[in-house]
Amino acid sequence: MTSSLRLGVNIDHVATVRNARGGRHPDPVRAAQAAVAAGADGITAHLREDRRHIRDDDIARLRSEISAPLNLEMAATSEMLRIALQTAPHAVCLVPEKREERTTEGGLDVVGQIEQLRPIIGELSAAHIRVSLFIEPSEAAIHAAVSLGAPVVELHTGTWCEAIGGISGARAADEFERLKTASRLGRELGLEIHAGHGLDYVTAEAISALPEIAELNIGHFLIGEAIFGGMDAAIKRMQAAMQLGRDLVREPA
Ligand SMILES: CC(=O)[C@@H](O)[C@H](O)COP(=O)(O)O
Ligand SMILES: NCC(=O)COP(=O)(O)O
Repeated sequence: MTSSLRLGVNIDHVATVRNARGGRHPDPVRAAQAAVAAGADGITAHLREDRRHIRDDDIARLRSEISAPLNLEMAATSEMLRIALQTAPHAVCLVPEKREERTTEGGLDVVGQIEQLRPIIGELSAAHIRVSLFIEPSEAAIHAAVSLGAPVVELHTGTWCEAIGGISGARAADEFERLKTASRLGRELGLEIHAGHGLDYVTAEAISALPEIAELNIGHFLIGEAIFGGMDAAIKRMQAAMQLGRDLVREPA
């Protein structure tokens, strides 16, 4: 993989296709194994409260059948905490959920929910599960993550990706500046910085040019690409895009 930049492949939407017919095909675990064989550094799966795609059995099988680290995305609830402690994945990423949302719409309200989050983070950390907080790229969220003792944050890139696709270049530039500022501040304060949501080949290359970012989690676009050209080709092309971006990083003199 690229120099100190990992690719986590989110296989949620293989389960979306599977659930369309209520059967077992396509199997998200088989997709995860193919992603790892293609060079993915980890697998991410979002066990939503409504189980619209990934289901409990998928998480159990991913935990036992894949060789790469499993990053379980989940809401900060007692039900999900119980499942995480029972499953013991490599990592948990706490994400916000609204039942009516089509997909994740933003970062966790780490500032407003700091007291609700603290005990959940404590229990996960005590179980030696690496905790990541899915947050907006804001200075306030970075400081809240540090005060909560989470070692990792994943910066929400969805707003920037949408802006890139829009007509306002200025909004996209502003959003990228937020990501740049948040990643620099987070690294200065000792956090490991990840990024994800809505990334494609173009935006993955661009975000990889931020040297503080250690991991990208990419799902929907990659699974879509795999439909046309296969998982191996999609992942190899994504890794090439990430490497192009990372090569722009000028090593400190
Ligand atoms: C947290 C995040 O950005 C993604 O993992 C996203 O949640 C994928 O799951 P959905 O497509 O169900 O939102
Ligand atoms: N946390 C981001 C993730 O896992 C994948 O998001 P997306 O690429 O499916 O939008």
